[in-house]
Amino acid sequence: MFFRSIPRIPALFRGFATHTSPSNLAVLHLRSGEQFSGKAFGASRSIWGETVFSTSITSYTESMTDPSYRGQILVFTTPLIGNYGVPLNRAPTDARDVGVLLESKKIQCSGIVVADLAEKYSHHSAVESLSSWCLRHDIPGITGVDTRAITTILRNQGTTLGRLAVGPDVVSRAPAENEYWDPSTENLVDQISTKIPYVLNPNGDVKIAVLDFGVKANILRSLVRRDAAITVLPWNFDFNAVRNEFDGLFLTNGPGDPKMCLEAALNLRRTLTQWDRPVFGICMGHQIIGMAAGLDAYRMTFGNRGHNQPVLALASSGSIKAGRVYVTSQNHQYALTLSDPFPAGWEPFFINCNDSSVEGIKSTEESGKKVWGVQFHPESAGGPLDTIEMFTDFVVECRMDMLRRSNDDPELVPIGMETLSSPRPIAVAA
Ligand SMILES: NC(=O)CC[C@H](N)C(=O)O
Repeated sequence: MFFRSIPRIPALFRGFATHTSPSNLAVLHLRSGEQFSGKAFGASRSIWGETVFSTSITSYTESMTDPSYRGQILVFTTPLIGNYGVPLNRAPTDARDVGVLLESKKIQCSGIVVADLAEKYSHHSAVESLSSWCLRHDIPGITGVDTRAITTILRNQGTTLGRLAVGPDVVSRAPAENEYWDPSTENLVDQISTKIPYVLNPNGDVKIAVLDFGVKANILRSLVRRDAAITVLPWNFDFNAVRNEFDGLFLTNGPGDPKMCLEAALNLRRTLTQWDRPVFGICMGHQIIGMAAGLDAYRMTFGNRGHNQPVLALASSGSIKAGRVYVTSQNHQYALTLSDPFPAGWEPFFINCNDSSVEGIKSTEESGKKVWGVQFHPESAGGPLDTIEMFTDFVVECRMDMLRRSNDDPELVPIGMETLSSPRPIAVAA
């Protein structure tokens, strides 16, 4: 009797009918034809994106606000996501304030995919749940799907374009192959980079220019904490016009294909041939340095995203010791091509222990330059702090270089590494 009164449930909705209504159903479509049905949360809006997976266990708040995830549908391989909620994304206001507690002002990925969304959360700094945060930021999510199956597909066939269909769109047909939006065809960096230069910690003792390809806030914090005065410039700003006003140049992380930023690589090529002060780049910044040095960049099959990527140091420099393995935080789809020989004046710095991809390059001792690029994220947020001292290495080099240039200025007193307030490297849970 009772069973006869239940309407027939379309195949797509089976398994969810007991605790969802069609309005909170979601389907993740992959361009390769697979589809996964689950329960919607967050914004009730359908989106397109590039489906990628991250093996990070914690820090969903940091990953989701990392501008490098722009245009991507982020699949978490860790099943339980949301259990510590979301903090207020506002930094305490002081002279060194970078404006936010997380990695940027808003959620940057297009959507998220989790196996088991925690609606109940518990953390002393949490102010809301993951789903209410997504709703406020107009970002949809899907839960109750087999993220192991999705990850296996993405590992085997590579990062795949996707569609997260929510609400009424759930019942419409799967998108045709040519309907999928491909974020790599757009210059995502141009959408996210600052449009006007700004300064942080103006009274810092060493002046560093930061080319902003979509900077993570913890990069800015890591420089400011080491008392650098930083000027953040748009990604395509020609630093050569102002370079002598600065003691060092930093190139940030950023979303999309590095070849969309060839203009920056060409500007940097001129900087590197005409200017001898320290230069450091992270992720996209490292790829730009590599392209300026004459290396090629390629698209990896599924990239590296997670906080547990081991890299082997091939050379010693500052806090980094050749032969040691460092566990690193990563989020990238592209990498520099390993060439043999390496361009003159350059050498490999790190190599990935899992897939042997290039994880870092540096200028050789003989070149007389001080240039480093790393594919991973020493600033963490989230992830291990194994390589955080690379910021100290860079800022100290900028300071030393400044002092060498001002040898006859008695006002300038060297600041040694021991006076810097950087934390001791501690490996935290990956
Ligand atoms: N985190 C980053 O800077 C990523 C760089 C580049 N967008 C890539 O995917 O490889």
